[in-house]
Amino acid sequence: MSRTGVLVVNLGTPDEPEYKAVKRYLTEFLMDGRVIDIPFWKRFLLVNGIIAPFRSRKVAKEYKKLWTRKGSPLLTHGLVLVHKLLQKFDSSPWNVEVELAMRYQNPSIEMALKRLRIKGVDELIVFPLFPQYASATTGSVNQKVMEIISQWQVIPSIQFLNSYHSHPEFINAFAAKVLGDISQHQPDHVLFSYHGIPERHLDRIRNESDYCNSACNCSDGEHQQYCYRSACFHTSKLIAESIGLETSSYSTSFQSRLGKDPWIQPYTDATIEELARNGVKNLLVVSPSFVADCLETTLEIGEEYRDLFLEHGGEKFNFTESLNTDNHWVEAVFNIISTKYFNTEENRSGRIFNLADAGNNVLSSTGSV
Ligand SMILES: C=CC1=C(C)c2cc3[nH]c(cc4nc(cc5[nH]c(cc1n2)c(C)c5CCC(=O)O)C(CCC(=O)O)=C4C)c(C)c3C=C
Ligand SMILES: [Fe+2]
Ligand SMILES: [Fe+2]
Repeated sequence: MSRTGVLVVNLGTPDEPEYKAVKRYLTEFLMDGRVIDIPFWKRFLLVNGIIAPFRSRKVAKEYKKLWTRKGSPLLTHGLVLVHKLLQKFDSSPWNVEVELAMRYQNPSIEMALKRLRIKGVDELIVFPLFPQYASATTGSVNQKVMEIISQWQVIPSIQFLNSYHSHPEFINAFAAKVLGDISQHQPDHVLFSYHGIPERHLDRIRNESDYCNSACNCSDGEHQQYCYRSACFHTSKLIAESIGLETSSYSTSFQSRLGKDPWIQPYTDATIEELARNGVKNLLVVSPSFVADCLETTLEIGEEYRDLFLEHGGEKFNFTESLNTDNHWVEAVFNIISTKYFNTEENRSGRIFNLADAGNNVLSSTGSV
């Protein structure tokens, strides 16, 4: 029986909440051409000359606030998630190993892949902890995995799970959390706030292919999984529908803007001000682009946006905790993987259909589920 490796990947985090480690992290992250997509020399000067030296001090302070005895929440949540997933696969009929990796810093994708190789894995599933596809996140993870594996003698069969923004397991896991918070806090309005990307990144996918074509108005997303904006709107719609939230009772917006270029809109800060001005007193914010709480949720939403809402006349502000290590989420990840890759007619034996066996290119992308 073949052995399958599941590589669970999140974005990254510094090794410690100190200036040097944060600078190392930000430099590696922002020097990625899929994140800051400008010519190399310009990116080099911008990142090494301005962003990393100046931003790292402020960001190190923020990480200090967030850090727990066990380390960065993004990392510790990831490790527990992987541990729980392993337990589930251990009691399944399939022969599966699971490893956590971070796209930037540690545990690195290279080390995690090596560990899977040592464990004798001959088939690989890449599971990004990003429900909506973006070139800057899932695209970058996929590229890194391909770069590393292209150096190996034996190239395993690889399945990239590019997005699960509309998968019922993901939607149900988030919807359950939102429903719990709605019952508890009785908000007037729910704001789904996603991490943004520069508008230019959408232009690039429009130029590349039909992924965000004239039929995609970038805000309903039914068939546009590679249009990040569309996919985010679609996630909001599906969560709202599954808990019976009326269209007028929720909005979608984009946060975490960096730099002066236009990012996809509406912006979360402007939306919060507008909601407060329009008389919303009790707001619940949900962030389904993150499956684990981190700087961008706990501090940006939980502190910055809270203050902003209260300053503009809001009275009650709550934030729905992310899926983190909830058993419901562990179950969802297990089900997403096993129904797609193991529980199919041809794979009843627990074997992924091996494209190499079929004489095709071994690096296959399976798209969204
Ligand atoms: C959820 C998906 C994410 C997308 C899309 C994304 C795009 C993106 N991010 C930056 C710049 C920064 N992001 C930072 C942190 C950060 N971003 C995500 C997720 C997405 N980013 C996560 C999970 C985190 C980690 C937070 C943690 O707690 O460790 C940062 C670092 C923090 C800071 O300086 O504010 C930066 C910088 C860009 C430019 C971008 C799209 C091109
Ligand atoms: Fe980010
Ligand atoms: Fe689009």
